[in-house]
Amino acid sequence: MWNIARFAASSLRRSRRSFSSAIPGPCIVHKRGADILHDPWFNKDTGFPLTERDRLGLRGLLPPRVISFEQQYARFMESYRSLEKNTQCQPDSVVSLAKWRILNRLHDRNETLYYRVLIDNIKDFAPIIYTPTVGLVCQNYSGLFRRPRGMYFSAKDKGEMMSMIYNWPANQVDMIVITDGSRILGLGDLGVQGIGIPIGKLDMYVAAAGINPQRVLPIMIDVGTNNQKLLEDRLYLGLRQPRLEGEEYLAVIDELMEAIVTRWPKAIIQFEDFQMKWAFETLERYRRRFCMFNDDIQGTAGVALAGLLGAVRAQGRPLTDFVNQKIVVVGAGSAGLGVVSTAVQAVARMAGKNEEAARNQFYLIDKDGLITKERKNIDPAAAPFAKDPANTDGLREGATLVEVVKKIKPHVLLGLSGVGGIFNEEVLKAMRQSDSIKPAIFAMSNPTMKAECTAVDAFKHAGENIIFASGSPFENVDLGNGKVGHVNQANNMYLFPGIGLGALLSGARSISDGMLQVAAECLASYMTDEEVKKGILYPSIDSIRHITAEVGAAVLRAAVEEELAEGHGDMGPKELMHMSKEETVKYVTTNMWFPVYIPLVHEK
Ligand SMILES: NC(=O)c1ccc[n+]([C@@H]2O[C@H](COP(=O)([O-])OP(=O)(O)OC[C@H]3O[C@@H](n4cnc5c(N)ncnc54)[C@H](O)[C@@H]3O)[C@@H](O)[C@H]2O)c1
Ligand SMILES: O=C(O)C[C@H](O)C(=O)O
Ligand SMILES: [Mg+2]
Repeated sequence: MWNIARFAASSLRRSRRSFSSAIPGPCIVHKRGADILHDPWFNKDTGFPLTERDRLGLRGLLPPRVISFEQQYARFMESYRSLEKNTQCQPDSVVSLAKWRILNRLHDRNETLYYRVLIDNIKDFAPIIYTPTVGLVCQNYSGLFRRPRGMYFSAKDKGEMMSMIYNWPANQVDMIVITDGSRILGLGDLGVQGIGIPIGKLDMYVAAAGINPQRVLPIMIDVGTNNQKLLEDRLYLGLRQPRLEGEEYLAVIDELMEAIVTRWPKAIIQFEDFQMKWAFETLERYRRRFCMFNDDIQGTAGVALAGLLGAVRAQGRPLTDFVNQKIVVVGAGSAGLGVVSTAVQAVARMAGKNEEAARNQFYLIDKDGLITKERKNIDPAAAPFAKDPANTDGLREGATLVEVVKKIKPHVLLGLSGVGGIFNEEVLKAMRQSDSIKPAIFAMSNPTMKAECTAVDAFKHAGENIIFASGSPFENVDLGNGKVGHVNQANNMYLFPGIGLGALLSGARSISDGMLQVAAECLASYMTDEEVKKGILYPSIDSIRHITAEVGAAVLRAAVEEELAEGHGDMGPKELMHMSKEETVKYVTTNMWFPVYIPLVHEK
């Protein structure tokens, strides 16, 4: 049964944290009757009060009894819990997809209720609407497809995008996440089916950053796929052609970017899950012209840096000791290279060294092993981090992961390889010889089956004193005798919502390195020493709105300081500049949307 007292108490807790803003004024709608019921932005289902039913021409279109928001919420949660109960014996993938379906149906029908259940139950629902289940949804998207969500542009739309963009029904768009589907999590090229990722990321924007769901836009730019299985799948919904390459590819993305900023010049654009070559190239091409960032390169780097600094604190050492940590990064793609270059910059800043000297403590491994300057055809993006053979303790070019770990005895082993289980028993056991009293193991690849190791294996083989983090969630590990191995989720979800929110509310012209750096520092300093000593490096996902507000405020202040802020709404750059730190956090939190039913008023 629904417990009103519990509901009231949880709302109160939220309002104390100033997440529930006062009930906003009425909302003007330009439709009536059945059109309202079929519009998830405005639909309240049986929750329309009688006066509103009269005003909007809904009388007779709904059963007579008015059901309160709390009752609707309880009803949904009851069906969700009974689905959980009834599917207990079924395979994980079947259960996860069933849970995704029930949430997706609500999303399609009534967004206010959907986001309220999502925000209140984020710990349970994030693994469904975000990683890992979103990966499974993308893999099965063409079969699961019922209704479109977001916009789909394709190589066939060349020359049309500027007019197509006006087909989107919302006049204001604040946040856009765009993918070309070429590297979906660690699942490879999923073509048009990758649209699930922008949808999941934007759900996190609504839940964590309080972006109004009427102002978010997931975009798929379909330039073809090189996934032969999809090309041969009769249900596949994307273009049946190989991916565009070179100038042809860039011309399509250029056209889309121009179309977006022509209609919504102030929208923040997040690039997500582009294969490495285009991830770096598009970031360089657009980051000074548009207010955009690449989450896999830049968001991940900040989250990893916060974790690396946490690992130093967990050893009871001063932060400055970061400059002495030996760090092995496995995976030299968009994420791994983003992490290494950001961490190198941090070491250089802290130690007052140049970047070349700061690179010494990092060891980068890709599918061909340790990357050294002897590597033939080295990727230009990885070249600066290639080891000088004179400086590898005798390790040869292409040395294997286990060879590197045995020889270097790193403080941190961090995986962004997309290869499940690559931190095998031998590698994990070798981490027992680490020079750290609390070796850190970050298995950051997604989804769960691509994690470099499981949490259980990490604690079992590398020892109980390790610090563990994974990109997708794992349960904490029972170590026996009442001891628990804490599992952190090192996922860019702790930063991208705050980066986007801070950029939006400052009206930033572009997203600078300085803005990204303060975001990482804010996350790094969020946990207390006591928590960090227990191996807790990141906040619980239950506090994601809180950390996002803090990160958002830090990013906003950095934009102001760097004179990139042009203001947002009534708040001009001067007003932003005069806000104290506390006032900025308050400004950010009061601008977060919170799902409550608001009165609807019809206007022609
Ligand atoms: N936790 C997070 O927040 C987060 C953020 C971004 C990416 N990721 C995950 O990181 C993974 C990689 O993403 P990416 O964008 O860098 O991909 P990518 O394809 O650009 O790079 C993958 C890298 O892994 C290397 N690799 C492949 N097989 C290997 C092996 N056997 N041994 C060592 N290295 C190997 C490749 O050579 C390449 O350098 C994905 O699984 C993605 O889901 C996680
Ligand atoms: O999507 C995620 O969960 C994190 C990251 O952006 C990824 O590509 O794996
Ligand atoms: Mg990603």
